[in-house]
Amino acid sequence: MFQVLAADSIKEEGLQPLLEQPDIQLHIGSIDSENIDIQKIDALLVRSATKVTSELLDRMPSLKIVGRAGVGVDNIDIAEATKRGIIVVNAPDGNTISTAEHTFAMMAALMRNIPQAHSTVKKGEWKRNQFIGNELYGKTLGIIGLGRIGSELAKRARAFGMSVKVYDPFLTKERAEILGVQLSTFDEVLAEADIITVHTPLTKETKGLLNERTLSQTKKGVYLLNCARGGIIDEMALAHFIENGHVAGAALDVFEVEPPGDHPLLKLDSVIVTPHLGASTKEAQLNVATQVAREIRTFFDDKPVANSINLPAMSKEIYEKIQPFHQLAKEMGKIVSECHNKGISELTATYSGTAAELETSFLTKALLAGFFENRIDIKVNEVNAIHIAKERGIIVGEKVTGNSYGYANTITITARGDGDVFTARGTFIEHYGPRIVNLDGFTIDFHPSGNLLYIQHMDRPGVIGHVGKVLGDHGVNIATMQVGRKEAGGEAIMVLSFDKPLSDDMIVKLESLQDIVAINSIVL
Ligand SMILES: NC(=O)c1ccc[n+]([C@@H]2O[C@H](COP(=O)([O-])OP(=O)(O)OC[C@H]3O[C@@H](n4cnc5c(N)ncnc54)[C@H](O)[C@@H]3O)[C@@H](O)[C@H]2O)c1
Ligand SMILES: O=C(O)CC[C@@H](O)C(=O)O
Repeated sequence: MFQVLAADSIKEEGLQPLLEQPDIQLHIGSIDSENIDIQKIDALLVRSATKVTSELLDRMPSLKIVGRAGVGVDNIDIAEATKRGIIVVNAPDGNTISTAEHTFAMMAALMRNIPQAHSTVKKGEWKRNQFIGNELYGKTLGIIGLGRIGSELAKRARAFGMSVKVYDPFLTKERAEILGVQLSTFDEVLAEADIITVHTPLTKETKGLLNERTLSQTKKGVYLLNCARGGIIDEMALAHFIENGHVAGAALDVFEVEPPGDHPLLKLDSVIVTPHLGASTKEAQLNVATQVAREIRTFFDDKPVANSINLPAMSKEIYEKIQPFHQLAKEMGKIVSECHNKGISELTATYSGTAAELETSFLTKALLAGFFENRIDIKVNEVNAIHIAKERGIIVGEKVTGNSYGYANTITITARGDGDVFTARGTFIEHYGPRIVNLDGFTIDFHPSGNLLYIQHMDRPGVIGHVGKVLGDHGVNIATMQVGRKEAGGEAIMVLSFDKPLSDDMIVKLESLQDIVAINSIVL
């Protein structure tokens, strides 16, 4: 039974995909709820209040997936989650419209002094001359970060007769043209906008993007908005520029520390504020809760999630195409690890044909997960596989080749270490399934599943018969047997499959036979 904890007052109606499921027990509460054993939680759903730090992850050893019901993941230590193989998913577009609308409402309210006027009327005053505002029509809106929210805001601003200048280093000219905005440099936005609004994530690059120096490049009388993340506009610099009259006013939905407490900006009349309400609509909360709940259900169904922060995202169509190769790569990783039971310093995956057209980095991670499965005792999956390889000094390489060795596709693994090289090649044949077609340079053909025995031997008369006899004498039935050799009388290999794993005793008996070089058991 999977244990799921939905914290931070996630909208319960949106948790439908996790309710009444025979394999899921859903807890609604917080990480500090006395009646919830967080050690047993497999999936954690949060908004922004719960800080998913490495200390919290230490307390949650069963955790496999964190779902953020919203966009920003700055409350989650992604690097720590990744190291531990924990998938982080978010709901990237469920609150886009709500946040764009909130930003627009804040901009209109700021330009018309609505909150200030409202509070005076409530106090019984009627000061019409004190609240002369500015029209939005004809003004230049500067948008920094034209992603989902920035784009929706741009559409609304244009509908109000504003001209829109945008700074976003990742935006193409074509997209800017489609949205009817002017792609500009950062300096142009600073110098020409009447109102500037930020819609970027909070990153090393965007922290303090608007600071003492850059604010001094803005027009005198500029208005500023931050409905993205506290810290993109330096709060102390903003307070200074409002106090000295350069900035006419600001609308803030977010703060560096929330709640902001006794903050200098809150003392300024021309600053209007909301308590991080951008995504707080019934619609957005239902959307984001439903999106992450669906992702958790998909994850428990062992299918790839669509909006992972630390794994490549995949559509259903791509997943269906990649799934057989994903399985093959993982099995091949295990086969290489078991057949070549030695220290490895380099692993290279080479893809050809239809396999090379897929998201090969995902296949390489699956291959590593398979490779490490029986080598280390921490859980390795596609999330942390690269990190674990790096930690263990294994160089991981990826290549694409035009040579498919006569197949429609191949995956070849080359493992190197201590002067030894071991290779394995597999293919996926439509309507037939996965096959291993080469092992350590020997041409062979077997289905990678079940209980396998990899026997290296000399190509001498009677060897195969002796192996069969020993197994037969002990009542062991051979399900399949494949042999491969490079030249008559030289080194050869056998791959046998059994209905049940072979006992260690049986393996010792086979190892003692003449002309047997080495035996490795592989359970797939
Ligand atoms: N107030 C709220 O309640 C609320 C709700 C939702 C989202 N948000 C926040 O709004 C922000 C934007 O969300 P979104 O969904 O539009 O994200 P998004 O990823 O769709 O857009 C972000 C944009 O910022 C651009 N960008 C990144 N670095 C930049 C830089 N250095 N300079 C200029 N542009 C840069 C990116 O190219 C991208 O186009 C996020 O920080 C998110 O957390 C806040
Ligand atoms: O959960 C919230 O209400 C805030 C969400 C918002 O900041 C986000 O990044 O999606």
